[in-house]
Amino acid sequence: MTVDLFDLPGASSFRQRDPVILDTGAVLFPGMARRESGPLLDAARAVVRAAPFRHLMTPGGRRMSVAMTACGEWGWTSSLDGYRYSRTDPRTGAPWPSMPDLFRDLVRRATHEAGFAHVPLQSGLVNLYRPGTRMSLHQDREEQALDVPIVSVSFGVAATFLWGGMTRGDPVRRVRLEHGDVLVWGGPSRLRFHGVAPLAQAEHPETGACRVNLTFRRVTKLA
Ligand SMILES: O=C(O)CCC(=O)C(=O)O
Ligand SMILES: [Fe+2]
Repeated sequence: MTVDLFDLPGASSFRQRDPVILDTGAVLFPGMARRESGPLLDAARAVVRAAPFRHLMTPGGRRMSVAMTACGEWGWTSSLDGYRYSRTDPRTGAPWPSMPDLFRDLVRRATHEAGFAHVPLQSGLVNLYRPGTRMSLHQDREEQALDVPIVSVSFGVAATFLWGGMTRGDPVRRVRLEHGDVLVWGGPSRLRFHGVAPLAQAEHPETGACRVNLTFRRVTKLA
């Protein structure tokens, strides 16, 4: 007799579903990070203890509704002076916390399963969404390594990810991102517009009313 682990009560929610291709170079891995969500979220909390969440200002003078921090060699920041990457936390002048090994392992796995050779491990952004928090449509283009994909991991309350085109006015698809989902976009999709719709009021056992997103990028040109 064979025992299918996924038939055991309580385990079915850990079944990882098939990847979903959104566009050439863009693939969603439903539930890829779900089994390890506890340790991954603990690692994110350790990053936040060392470099607390903050609401950055946009160059246009608006306070971003998402709370952010970073780990790894480079952290993305925004201020009235513009968007930029910094090797240190502008709040303290100290280097960003190092990128947890668990993050690195997951990013390597997702990058390779999506079919990309170069793994984005220089910058790990941590985004915190509360009910109503949103991120407007944008491109990730402050990086010099546009030939390396982005890896994005979602935990907690499900979000509606806005998947646009190559110009701001292109049609936008709404993609539901759930706890443990991993999205990779690179190649011809690397500069697609994307964003997050206002987070719904909901509860998740691991994050309460919040959604936590981890976004990984390479910042400097490949040698
Ligand atoms: O929270 C997300 O899913 C997207 C985050 C994002 O696009 C960014 O940080 O640039
Ligand atoms: Fe982005």
